[in-house]
Amino acid sequence: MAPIQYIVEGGHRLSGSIEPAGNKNSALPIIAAALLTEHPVTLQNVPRIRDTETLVELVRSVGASAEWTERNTLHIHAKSIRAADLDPELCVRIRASILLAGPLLARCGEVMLPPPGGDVIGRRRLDTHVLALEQLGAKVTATDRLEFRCPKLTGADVFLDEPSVTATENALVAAVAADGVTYLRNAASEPHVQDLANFLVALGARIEGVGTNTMVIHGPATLGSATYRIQPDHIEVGSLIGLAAVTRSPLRIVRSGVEHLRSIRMGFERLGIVCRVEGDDLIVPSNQTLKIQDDFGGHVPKLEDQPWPAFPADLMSIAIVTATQCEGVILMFEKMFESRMFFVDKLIGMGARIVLCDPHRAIIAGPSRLHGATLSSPDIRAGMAMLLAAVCAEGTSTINNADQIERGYERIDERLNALGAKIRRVPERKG
Ligand SMILES: CC(=O)N[C@H]1[C@@H](OP(=O)(O)OP(=O)(O)OC[C@H]2O[C@@H](n3ccc(=O)[nH]c3=O)[C@H](O)[C@@H]2O)O[C@H](CO)[C@@H](O)[C@@H]1O
Ligand SMILES: C=C(OP(=O)(O)O)C(=O)O
Repeated sequence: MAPIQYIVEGGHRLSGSIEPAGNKNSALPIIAAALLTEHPVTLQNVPRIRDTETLVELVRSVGASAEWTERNTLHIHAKSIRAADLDPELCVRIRASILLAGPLLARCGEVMLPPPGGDVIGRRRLDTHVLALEQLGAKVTATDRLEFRCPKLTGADVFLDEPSVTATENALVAAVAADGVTYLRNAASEPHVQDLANFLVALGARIEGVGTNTMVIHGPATLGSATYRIQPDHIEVGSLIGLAAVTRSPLRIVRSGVEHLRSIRMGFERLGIVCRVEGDDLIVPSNQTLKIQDDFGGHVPKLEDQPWPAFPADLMSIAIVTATQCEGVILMFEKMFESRMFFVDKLIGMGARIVLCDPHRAIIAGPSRLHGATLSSPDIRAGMAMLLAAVCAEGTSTINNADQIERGYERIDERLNALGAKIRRVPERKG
């Protein structure tokens, strides 16, 4: 398939209502966890993006049936499955292929996983996955692939060496099938981890402490079938807040899942962007001050990411672009990934005033007028951040490798064009 290019005519105001897609990072572990039950599962509000399509192919490759019955409804039936060698080419396309470890180990007693892929945003360790599954009784061998074997998973008091999102998800799924009680401590608690836990409960699992950093799982569960709706994507909501702010546009983000937006709203408030809640809708008015809030005493403020419930790492790139349009100075501190900030070079090329202090910290002095440029999307979120920059810049920008954006955002060109953006999606031209 030819790579995709976005040609963006900047400088247009947007307005209207938009609904966020289902959470990509919920859909992926939930699709994988559907392999845990022999009974049929119906998933609604599944984002139809490259990552979910790839995982669906992987799920089919182990013998489950997986059919899209509507655009965003996926029916999975894993009546009988095999932990066959998974296709390395499919696994390397997505980080989420590692999420097959827990369910396949539980159902088949073994799994051989080629290395996962995903965004290249720094070293992405798998140690926490291995350590957690070992504590539940798995024997793990690492060669050019990871081999997990365990005829019988056993509940244990597991302490994760860091609150890794996907490792928590693998351990949670394995613990549901394990014999006895599992304590999962130092667990991640992101909205997508909660979504997965709620799906497992809908299948019949018993899990306490959902949304906290200690979950208690009473296994083994007798699992049935379920129809489950994926929650809205809080990262997409944050991206839309940034988009409204940089284009000074009024947006209503409908069915936005406001219960999970607190730290995100606080982060944007530091940039002088205040949203209003109406029911489950989030309103971003156009008359924002866009004035960065200094710390007490006039000191330079800082916005940093941390595991949930703090400001999410996946919104740092969006926050950086947004800050270029705000008045004042702010330090952006990306604590979790080593290579996520390098894309700021491209923003500097568009006219942004940014000093990249080191791989984790950047100082942004705004506002600056951005002008169109030729860009290339290195990862999902930097790509989306570049799209925001292009939509608010003067002139036309070209974003190559827009496939990366489409790994995470469904039909984003069509949906933003419906609000008044001017984005053309075309096959990438060489040269
Ligand atoms: C498919 C999926 O769900 N991907 C998400 C998942 O990836 P993933 O599960 O791969 O990310 P992890 O939570 O394992 O870790 C992310 C990075 O943060 C570091 N780290 C983690 C915890 C901590 O307390 N301190 C720390 O520095 C890790 O070493 C790693 O470099 O979670 C990430 C962090 O929210 C998100 O960016 C990804 O979008
Ligand atoms: C980093 C991300 O995804 P993945 O972990 O799937 O690469 C992301 O969603 O921003």
